[in-house]
Amino acid sequence: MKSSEMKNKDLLLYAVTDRKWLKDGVTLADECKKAIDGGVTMIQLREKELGYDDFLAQAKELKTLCQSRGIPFIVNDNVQIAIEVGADGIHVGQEDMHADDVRKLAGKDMILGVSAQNVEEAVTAEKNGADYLGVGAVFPTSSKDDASEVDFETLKEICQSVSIPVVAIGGITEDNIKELKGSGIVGISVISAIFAQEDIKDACERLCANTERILPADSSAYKDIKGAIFDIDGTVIDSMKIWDKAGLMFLEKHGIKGDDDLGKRLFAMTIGDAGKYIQENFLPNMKPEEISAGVNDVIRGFYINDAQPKEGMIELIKTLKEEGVKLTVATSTDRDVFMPCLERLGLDKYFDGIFTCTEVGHSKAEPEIFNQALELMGTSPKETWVFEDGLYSAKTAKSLGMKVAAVYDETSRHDWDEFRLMADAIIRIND
Ligand SMILES: Cc1ncc(COP(=O)(O)OP(=O)(O)O)c(N)n1
Ligand SMILES: Cc1nc(C(=O)O)sc1CCOP(=O)(O)O
Ligand SMILES: [Mg+2]
Repeated sequence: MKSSEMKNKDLLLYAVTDRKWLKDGVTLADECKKAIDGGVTMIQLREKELGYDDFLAQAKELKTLCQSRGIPFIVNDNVQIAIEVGADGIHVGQEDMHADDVRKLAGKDMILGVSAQNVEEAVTAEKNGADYLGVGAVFPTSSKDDASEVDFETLKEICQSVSIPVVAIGGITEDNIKELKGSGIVGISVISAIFAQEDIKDACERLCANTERILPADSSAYKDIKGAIFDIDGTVIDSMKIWDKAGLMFLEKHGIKGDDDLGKRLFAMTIGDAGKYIQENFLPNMKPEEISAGVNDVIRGFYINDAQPKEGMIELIKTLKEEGVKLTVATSTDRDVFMPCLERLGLDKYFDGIFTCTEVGHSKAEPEIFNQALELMGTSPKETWVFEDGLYSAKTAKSLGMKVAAVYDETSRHDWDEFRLMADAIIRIND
């Protein structure tokens, strides 16, 4: 991977190796495979005890592994070996070769990571060509003897002072990672919370999910963005649950208590079919159309009075607008249902155009709605991002050459593993 191709998402869970944790009869490559299976997005070979030849051999092996699994491979400290094995990147600290010298030697395409402990080092590293920063130690660590602690405020200040992505490192565990929320980091870098664990794949899955949960929906992740197409339900508005519950809430109004299973069954039906089902099973004296209209009223009432934005989305929309990005909506929900909510939240004024599947006459499994949004914005697919919580819609957007920010929603959690891998960025806040 070239440095220009690296996305923030590649830094989400960055594993740094340490063979002192190897279990009997297990190789570093075996452990790295488990880590990649668990969702590690980048690997750095950091083996302070290995001599040149062994380090080189290990680097060749891990380079091949990472390449075959589609994740970047970074070499710690040793620029010569990074170049020799064709690593994707090199990571150097303040005591190592200077970043500008590394850049000269390694060329513009190699990913260059630099350690920084304060704003001055961070700004200088960026000026000298760093592609990302490793900042730590954010917690006490026994994996690096000479690590000095960096407090939360300094970490935050560093993130605000540079335009390159920052990963936190040092003593991070699946529990304390939540303390880094709001710092501005794009990911974490970890040794012992991965390689010292009994079940490495399992540990990585939890670290990934917990890291996704603390990342902001901020605009810095969307490189070269000129246009943005927002889905509404489950993306901008936390409204998916009402579609699940509306049938049950309607029945409750009529004194009938249904269970979760009934809610799920009704959710899978059209409103018309739900009306028929409720009549046949619960309200024989009411017409199906009346029931459907009643269920619809429950949904509309929720949008008018109660529906709330997903965390960070209002701020994201406002920032993109301020940055001059063209904004549109593409949604499967009918205009008269969601517009009262957008208006109540003061969001309607930010969009240059609003497209609904009903009005376009095609679902989001087809390209028409996205093409119409692109045409209105006058942006090309590759400079346009689609913000979506639905995997099938995201696949259509991808097939048109647009970038996708996957927004986590509880309702589509079963698709998340596939969705997060295909997406160019991830938004998963406080699920
Ligand atoms: C991602 C990441 N961040 C920081 C470091 C530390 O690098 P450095 O300061 O050069 O210390 P050593 O790792 O060489 O002991 C890192 N390796 N990776
Ligand atoms: C390699 C490294 N660099 C650090 C820094 O502060 O720059 S802390 C560190 C060790 C990280 O290991 P663990 O996740 O086990 O604490
Ligand atoms: Mg170093």
